[in-house]
Amino acid sequence: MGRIERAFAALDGRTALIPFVVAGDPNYEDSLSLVQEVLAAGADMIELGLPYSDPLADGPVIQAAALRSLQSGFQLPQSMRMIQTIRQRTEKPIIAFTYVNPVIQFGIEAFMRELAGAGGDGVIIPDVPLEEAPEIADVARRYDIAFIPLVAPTSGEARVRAICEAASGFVYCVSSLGVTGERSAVSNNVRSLVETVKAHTDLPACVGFGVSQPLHAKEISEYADGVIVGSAYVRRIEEFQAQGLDAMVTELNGFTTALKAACK
Ligand SMILES: O=P(O)(O)OC[C@@H](O)[C@@H](O)c1c[nH]c2ccccc12
Repeated sequence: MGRIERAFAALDGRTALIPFVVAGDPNYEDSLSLVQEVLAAGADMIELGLPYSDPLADGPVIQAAALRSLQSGFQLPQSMRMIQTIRQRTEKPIIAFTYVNPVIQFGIEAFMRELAGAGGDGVIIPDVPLEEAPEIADVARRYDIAFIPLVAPTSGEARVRAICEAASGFVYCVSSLGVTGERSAVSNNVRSLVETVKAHTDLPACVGFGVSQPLHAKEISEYADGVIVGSAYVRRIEEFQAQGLDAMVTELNGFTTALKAACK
């Protein structure tokens, strides 16, 4: 049983809290500390974004974070070093989030080997073309890396079924169309999407996009196995970075505690 499966089993029906942050934002050392603090504050796993220069599916908050990380000199090898360091300090799952281009450039086999070697547990690649997904998923599987696919409200039942058949780890249910970014409310449409996913796989179904407050997490926890929160974390890093690491840690700890309490 891998770490992701163990983490969901240990939750015993409670909803997993999965924060997303950009690796290296605002710099390597602070980013490493923030990830450790958020996990220690109750997050059940971390989705670690590998910074990329052309994050097409991201809104302005995460785009700015990727830029901060890249401008601080962060490159892909440091992502693996960060994952390795986090792994030495926690058994909680680490899921790498990356666009497909860096994986192709690095080499699919080399990327999965490095990620597994560093102690990573899963990968999310939002722009993987349908025809390349099986190859990447097969290589990931060979290194025991969960290949976590995304389904969207526009994904028809046949597509959801096909995606669920190739999935491992969990299925990422995108709550709304468009790019990442905090929303004032999380669409109820995602509930039926989660139910469609659950009709086609026993894997956990987790919801992301737009979650900005504990109330959203509470609503989602009524029907999903996990909630992913990205921009709301990343915006807090942006807003508090000028005050230093302690201020960012205090802010993210408070936010994590409130979200975790809402995840029933
Ligand atoms: O930022 P949000 O709205 O909370 O959404 C989660 C999201 O950040 C994270 O899962 C993610 C970051 N970049 C992405 C691109 C596509 C899909 C998902 C993502």
